[in-house]
Amino acid sequence: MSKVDLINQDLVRERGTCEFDIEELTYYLDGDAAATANRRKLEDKVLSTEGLFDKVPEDFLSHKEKYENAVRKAVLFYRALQNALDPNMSDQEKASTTYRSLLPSAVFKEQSPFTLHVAMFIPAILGQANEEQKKYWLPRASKMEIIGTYAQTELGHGTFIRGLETTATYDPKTEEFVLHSPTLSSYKWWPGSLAHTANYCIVMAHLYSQGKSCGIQPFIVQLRDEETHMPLPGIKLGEIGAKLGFNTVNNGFLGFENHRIARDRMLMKNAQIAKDGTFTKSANNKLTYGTMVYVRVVIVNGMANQLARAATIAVRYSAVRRQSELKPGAGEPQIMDYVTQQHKLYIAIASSHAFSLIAKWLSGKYYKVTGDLEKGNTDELPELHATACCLKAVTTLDTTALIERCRLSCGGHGYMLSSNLPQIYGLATAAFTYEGEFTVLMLQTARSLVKAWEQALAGKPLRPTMSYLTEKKQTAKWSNSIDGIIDSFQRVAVGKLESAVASIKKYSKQGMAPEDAWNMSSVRLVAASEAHGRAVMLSTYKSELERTTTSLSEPLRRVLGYLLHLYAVYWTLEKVGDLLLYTSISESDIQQLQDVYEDLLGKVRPNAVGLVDAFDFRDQILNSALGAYDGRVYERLMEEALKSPLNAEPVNQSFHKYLKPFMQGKL
Ligand SMILES: CCC/C=C/C(=O)SCCNC(=O)CCNC(=O)[C@H](O)C(C)(C)COP(=O)([O-])OP(=O)([O-])OC[C@H]1O[C@@H](n2cnc3c(N)ncnc32)[C@H](O)[C@@H]1OP(=O)([O-])[O-]
Ligand SMILES: Cc1cc2nc3c(=O)[nH]c(=O)nc-3n(C[C@H](O)[C@H](O)[C@H](O)COP(=O)(O)OP(=O)(O)OC[C@H]3O[C@@H](n4cnc5c(N)ncnc54)[C@H](O)[C@@H]3O)c2cc1C
Repeated sequence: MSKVDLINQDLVRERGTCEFDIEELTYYLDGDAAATANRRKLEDKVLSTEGLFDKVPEDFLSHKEKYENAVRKAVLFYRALQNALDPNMSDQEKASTTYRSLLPSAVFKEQSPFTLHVAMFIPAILGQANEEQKKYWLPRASKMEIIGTYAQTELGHGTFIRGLETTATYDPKTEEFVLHSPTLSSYKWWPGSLAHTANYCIVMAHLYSQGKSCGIQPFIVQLRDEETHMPLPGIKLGEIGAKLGFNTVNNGFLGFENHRIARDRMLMKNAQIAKDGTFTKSANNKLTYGTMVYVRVVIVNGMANQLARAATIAVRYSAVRRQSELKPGAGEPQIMDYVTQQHKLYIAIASSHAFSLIAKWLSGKYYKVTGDLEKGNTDELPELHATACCLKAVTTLDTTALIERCRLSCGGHGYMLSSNLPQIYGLATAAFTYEGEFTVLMLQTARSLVKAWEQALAGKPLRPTMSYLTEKKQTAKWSNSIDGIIDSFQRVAVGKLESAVASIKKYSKQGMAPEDAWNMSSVRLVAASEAHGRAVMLSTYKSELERTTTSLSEPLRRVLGYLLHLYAVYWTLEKVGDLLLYTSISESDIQQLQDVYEDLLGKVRPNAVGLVDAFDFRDQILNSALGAYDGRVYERLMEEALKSPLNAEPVNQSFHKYLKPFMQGKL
């Protein structure tokens, strides 16, 4: 039998109806053909490593076994990755080669216990350490001679960083800091790798020197002996327990009992402490929060990738699965022929494209502002913070909802862990909370929006992402074009912001304290932030798509155009209530848009499998019985079921112990 014969025939047909060159889209998503080749080469090398894949699926292991197995694989995986990456590559080239690759997903269904080392420990050193500290710590961290994490959150406080209770009190006599956890609620709680993996850690603690508070500062702290791995004296470590996902990430707790560290262990790029305890504060005290801004930017790209993975599984499955009848006697159709199924799935593909372009745009902004910060210019930091907050919040909201929708769209089989959809959901929904909880981040953006509103009223110029606030005060005539839709979303954001500001004023007038008036108006403020986020996302998706597709072939540009259009119309129909309130949209416009939407679903239909194939996830990375390239769904479901340890024996011992005596009335 040839390879083609082994592929499900429905999928073969679907690939035949695709109107564009799938490989061309893969190149576009990666950057160019060379980037695709590099990524594939890297995946080939790393994934051919012996011992990297489980014989017994992770899902059947106990909590402890899962962790131990994950560490075994993490060691093999990172050594293979280090060996596979060309040592002559710059950090930027390495980043672009691994940017769209979900390599770790091939090995860990619930993430690697080294995630925090790469995602936060190294970035925190890069962003918070001075040159001398970087010179010492970065090589050790990059070679993984030490394994680190980022410990900010405490049992009592995650969101409110100023409320953190861990103290670092400077002792000028010994030139040391004394780290202490004064209460149970001050124990660090959540950091990945912290429990049993990491031996070093960035600790965010409240610094006191010369009897005065010097705010929250970062410290690099050795947690465990480098030889024995025993916790150092004065350090209490443990694991926080089983979670909805992330069970192999080894999230831990950490307490200090007057633990002493040397003065040079405070990361001193932004603020410094002199030998005598004199504190020099940073140019902007929010620079200490820089690692979080970086990670929020990175999360948007992570959401694009995870959503693409879920969409690939659900679309391929929907092409293979046949159920019910559309026309009597015509046989069972592929479930993707149901328009409701297309409605569930194609928005996930479009959103992944949108988030991917938005992530690149946001990342460009981040590096521009970081460059400015190096020169002491903090002017654009507030806009970056406000934009990163709402984009991180809205993309995690949508990704969580859409992955769950993909899972539900697979019916019963989507509930199986072997589909991998529950684990992908577990990863995405964690991002809704970590690195700034959704509502909290939305309220940060609202803070900037309210300020911008006041500036607009005072006739002052606004930052680019908010400049529409001055331009869109009048209700525009409705237009069904994409530009018309973007205008209207901006108009909705203006309307919602106006309502929130009016509410704050109303409550203040009634004599409420500003903070209470803010709190009373906060539901409206979050709504205004979401509307702003959606307006920014829509306009950025359109402008970035136009900017980056000029050299693509006509068929590909056409299909990518369908996705943009579908995204815009989908959200118009979702937010029709807001549009009726704040724009001149009419019932007949809505009916017309519904027709346009159905037409777009039909246009995407022949391209759906091609679109998900172009994400170019190899089967190991999808890790799903439902989503493999060959569509052998039922065979794989059975193969996975047979791996259950319960299937190793025909009669389980519980029969003799419990069932039999119970059924015979002896129990
Ligand atoms: C793989 C998984 C890994 C997971 C890891 C984690 O989760 S790690 C743990 C992750 N944990 C979290 O993510 C915790 C989430 N919590 C937080 O980030 C903060 O505590 C807060 C922002 C909610 C409030 O902070 P606060 O009470 O200190 O601030 P405030 O509200 O009083 O505002 C004061 C001013 O500061 C401004 N500003 C604020 N942040 C930034 C910034 N980053 N940059 C620039 N500016 C910023 C703000 O706009 C305002 O400006 P204005 O209006 O005065 O001109
Ligand atoms: C999987 C996972 C991994 C994590 N990894 C790390 C890590 O490696 N390192 C680390 O330091 N931390 C980590 N965290 C912790 C994470 O950053 C925090 O959980 C997160 O910032 C939210 O804080 P919280 O838990 O205190 O939530 P809370 O702030 O207590 O939120 C509870 C509720 O209160 C609401 N709320 C709180 N404040 C306000 C407000 N001002 N206005 C309105 N509503 C409010 C929230 O909206 C939410 O509904 C991780 C968390 C998870 C889930």
